[in-house]
Amino acid sequence: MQANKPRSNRGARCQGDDDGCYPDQDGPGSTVSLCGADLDDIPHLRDWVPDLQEHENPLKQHPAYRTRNNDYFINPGDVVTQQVVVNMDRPREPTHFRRAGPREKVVFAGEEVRAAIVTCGGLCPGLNTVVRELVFSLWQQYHVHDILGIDGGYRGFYAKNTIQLDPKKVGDIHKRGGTFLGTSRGGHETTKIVNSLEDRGINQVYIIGGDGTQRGALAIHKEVVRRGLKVAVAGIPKTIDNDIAVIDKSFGFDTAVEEAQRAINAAHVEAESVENGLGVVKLMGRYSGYIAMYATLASRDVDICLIPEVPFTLEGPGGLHRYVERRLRENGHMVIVIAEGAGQELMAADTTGTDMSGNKLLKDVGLWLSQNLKDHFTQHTKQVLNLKYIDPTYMIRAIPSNASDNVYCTLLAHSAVHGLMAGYTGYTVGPVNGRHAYIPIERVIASQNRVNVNDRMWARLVSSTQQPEFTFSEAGDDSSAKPTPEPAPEPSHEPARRPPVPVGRTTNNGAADTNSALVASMGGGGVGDVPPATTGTVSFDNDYGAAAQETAAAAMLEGARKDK
Ligand SMILES: Nc1ncnc2c1ncn2[C@@H]1O[C@H](COP(=O)(O)OP(=O)(O)O)[C@@H](O)[C@H]1O
Ligand SMILES: O=P(O)(O)OC[C@H]1O[C@](O)(COP(=O)(O)O)[C@@H](O)[C@@H]1O
Ligand SMILES: [Mg+2]
Repeated sequence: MQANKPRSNRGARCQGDDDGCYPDQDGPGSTVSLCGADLDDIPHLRDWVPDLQEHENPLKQHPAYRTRNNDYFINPGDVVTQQVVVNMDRPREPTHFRRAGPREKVVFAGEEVRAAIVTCGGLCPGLNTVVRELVFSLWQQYHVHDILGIDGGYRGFYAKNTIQLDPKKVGDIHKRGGTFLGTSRGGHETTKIVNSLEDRGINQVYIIGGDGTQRGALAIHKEVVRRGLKVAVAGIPKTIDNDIAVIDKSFGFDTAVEEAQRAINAAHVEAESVENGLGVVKLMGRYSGYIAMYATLASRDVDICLIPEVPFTLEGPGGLHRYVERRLRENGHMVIVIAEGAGQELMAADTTGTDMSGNKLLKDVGLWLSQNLKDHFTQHTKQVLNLKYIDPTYMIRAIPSNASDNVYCTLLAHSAVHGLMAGYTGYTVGPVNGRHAYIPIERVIASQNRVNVNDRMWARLVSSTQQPEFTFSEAGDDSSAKPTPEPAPEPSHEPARRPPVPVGRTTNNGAADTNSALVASMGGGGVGDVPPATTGTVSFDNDYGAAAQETAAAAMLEGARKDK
């Protein structure tokens, strides 16, 4: 069957109140107009499935969800705004996503559904909770009793038997780390996967995984559309690195940061118990240093946090070596947290290849840095160095999710099910400014979240650790004493767009970066439209003006020593 072109309302916009602008009924073939707003819409099965039948949502009869005025259901016109901070002087038309949640009408009857759930990529706390809650939502809310678990990631669609799932089987899996279904990297073969969907009669697919997995989900969705199948595909974003764009935060991240505290605590206890004690802790973070940054901020015991977004140098007056020497002289002990993706360019350039998904394999920067510091102290100083290296990498992701991540996973799973039951497809579900939304998969994979070093969060970290920039200084000035320049404004969750800095050259963390992403800026329009921080025209939160921010940052950076 030839598929119709999927509908897109991206850019759909009404002309104002007078043109009768109001959210349409969400009926077949209709489009939605929004007053002065862009809707980044998602596909619906009705776009290519002719004569799609609608049914009453069975939740209307469900004792737990039935409410007297039916306000449990999402109004078809409800959308979630991406930019919640705007500037009065330069209002912008924000992007919106469809609000996630149950619709009054569904396009699948429970007995008609054969659902499949798959987990792909690396582990993350909460995977089992998502699987459990998908099963419970399908089973209890929508009377779907044919649910297949796909064994071991994408390749399980075509190379393995499926696992029949029911509430009893998954009832307590949320108490365990890992994934009940197994996972893998590589193995995505779109044609084989969609053939398997057709052969097995699967018409709903729930795909849990990171950016690579979401790319795979989009490929499956596109092939489904090409074949004109009544198969709905939802992505549920998973990443321990918290680098998935658009959504507020990924599940398992809080759990991982919490677990990382234990490693940092241990490093600190070890370090302060001996002469010249140095604890080095390596945390995950291939391209983004969120775990390292949040774990450092939460701990307050960390002296240096190194992340992939901030290049550093070892040698010279502004280098890491000098600072470690000085800090040990001053304080007798210290803790360094390093994200696995940091400093990769400093290590020997032997190629380490890629994993089965094509991700570059990283060299062990924690080990390397530890050895490098030991060598430096042996060869160049008279100081002893008691270095303890702690690598909790897999321990922080192989654990069950904590309470708040469990609740978050529940919402994600239920939102995913509500959307597919209503006929929406080709989306990734996730919270945008606290409200769950259906985001086109393309949007989620278009960019990757990175720590924006012009963000106030990074400034908070720098003011907490008191760490300098570790820059190369030809002039021989002791830039290790120089604080990082004043912080720039809060970014959106788009990646930091810092141009690559050559190894060993001076970086300018926190200074003007005209490409930074912003929520809003005085006299500037937003992403890619930001005045340099040094002009002082940036805006901060209402309660914390630019001048106050600058003064506070300067005071923090110059004055106070950390209370350890
Ligand atoms: N560009 C892509 N297109 C289709 N599938 C992909 C793509 N990138 C990765 N995948 C598949 O997604 C799965 C997980 O990807 P991976 O990068 O290992 O983890 P993550 O999803 O956590 O980023 C693998 O099975 C891989 O083959
Ligand atoms: O050893 P593995 O399983 O390949 O995983 C290691 C990599 O996966 C990551 O955890 C990223 O995984 P996510 O897909 O969860 O973001 C990186 O931090 C790390 O480099
Ligand atoms: Mg990935």
